[in-house]
Amino acid sequence: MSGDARKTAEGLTYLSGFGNEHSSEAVPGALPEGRNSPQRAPLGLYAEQLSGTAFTEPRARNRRSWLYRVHPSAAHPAFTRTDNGAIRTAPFTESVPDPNRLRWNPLPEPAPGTDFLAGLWTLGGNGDATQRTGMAVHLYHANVSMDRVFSDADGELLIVPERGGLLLHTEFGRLHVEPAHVALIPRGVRFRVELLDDSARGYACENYGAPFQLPDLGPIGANGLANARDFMAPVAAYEEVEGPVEVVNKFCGNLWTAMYDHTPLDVVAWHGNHVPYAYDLRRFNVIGTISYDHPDPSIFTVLTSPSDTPGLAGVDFVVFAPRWLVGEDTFRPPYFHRNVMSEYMGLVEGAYDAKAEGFVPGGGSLHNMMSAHGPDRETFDRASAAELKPQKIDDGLAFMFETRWPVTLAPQAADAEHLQQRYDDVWQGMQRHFRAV
Ligand SMILES: O=C(O)Cc1cc(O)ccc1O
Ligand SMILES: [Fe+2]
Repeated sequence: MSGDARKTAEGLTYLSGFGNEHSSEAVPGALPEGRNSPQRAPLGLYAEQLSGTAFTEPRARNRRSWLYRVHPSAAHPAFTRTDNGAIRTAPFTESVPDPNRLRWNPLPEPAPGTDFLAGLWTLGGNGDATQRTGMAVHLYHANVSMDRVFSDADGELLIVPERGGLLLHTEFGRLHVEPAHVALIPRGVRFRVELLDDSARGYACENYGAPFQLPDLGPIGANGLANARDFMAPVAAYEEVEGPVEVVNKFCGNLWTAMYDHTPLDVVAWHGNHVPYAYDLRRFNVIGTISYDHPDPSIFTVLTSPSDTPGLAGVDFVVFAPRWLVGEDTFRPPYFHRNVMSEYMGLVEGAYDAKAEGFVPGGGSLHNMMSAHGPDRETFDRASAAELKPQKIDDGLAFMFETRWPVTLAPQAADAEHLQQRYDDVWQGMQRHFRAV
């Protein structure tokens, strides 16, 4: 093991740092020295490169890892199609893109025996997975641990737990995430999800585009927002299962299954920068105004997936973390706005400062391209009259997946019973205050 290794409260050891060239070995001597692919890899292991970017992408963007494993990944039988469950993939063509403001209550209880994969339910998305552009918004609600292994060739998965802890057993080792943490599983990395509580609920952003990276900081300086050292990569940990293991692969929108005669979570050592992470959102260094006005929420960007146009994200992951509001002569909650970017918001706990009620933990809202939104009537009235003393906002944790393309719904989201029918009403009855003189 190398790098800045730390033991967490949960007893797992992590490697700290985002984008680092990490390395880790579960058995001393498993990692070859001085070369990636010796004639015979140490300890009789098989060497394998896993590429998350093209070989030729610029060094600063290049992502790949070398894995040293008990069985080569290539040793598997043919995949056959299996039921996609409630997972849908871009292009989303089955429903008409909807300009309305939309809001959902949490997903209903799943049937007994629903694992993370079976509990994944797609709300919608954009782009085209086969073109590696765009994103999908998913929610999950599960009540049993996976005894199968999953990998997503279509994109990386940013998992945002809202209820219930998860132990993610990945090819690179184990990650423990609780609500208010996130996990980032890179494209193609195999993992299974163990539930640490009776059930687990949350959100997942599937990013078909360029891997998430930390945003540039510009004039903020060298530190701030999500600090690189707070991203935790696992240390190598391998499983010993020589027996049938179901491996499910999401490829171009469909689930494919194969029964392996061993677990693919058999990596004894690895090095590289295409690695999973856990990140505690409470570590986010929130920056905001200390004078006046409400800054744009780009200042809350945790991770961004750049598109081909500089400054224009395929998807940004944004967090509304506890912070002080001190703006003078300022309407402090989110302003009224219409945005070329499309905004999906979720709530991990508590309340959100633009919505007095109706936006609940586990629920979500979609404000598509150019749709008018902002504080609800109650919030507007309250904030317009509030005494502007310093105020701590520490009663909630909301987040946003903000994307350059409109989000088209999967039909199951458009027709869902848990879609709220009267969301528009939160902006009804706004008083006319205008006086020309
Ligand atoms: O719509 C929202 O609640 C998200 C949001 C928050 C904010 O502080 C400013 C703009 C914005 O879109
Ligand atoms: Fe918004």
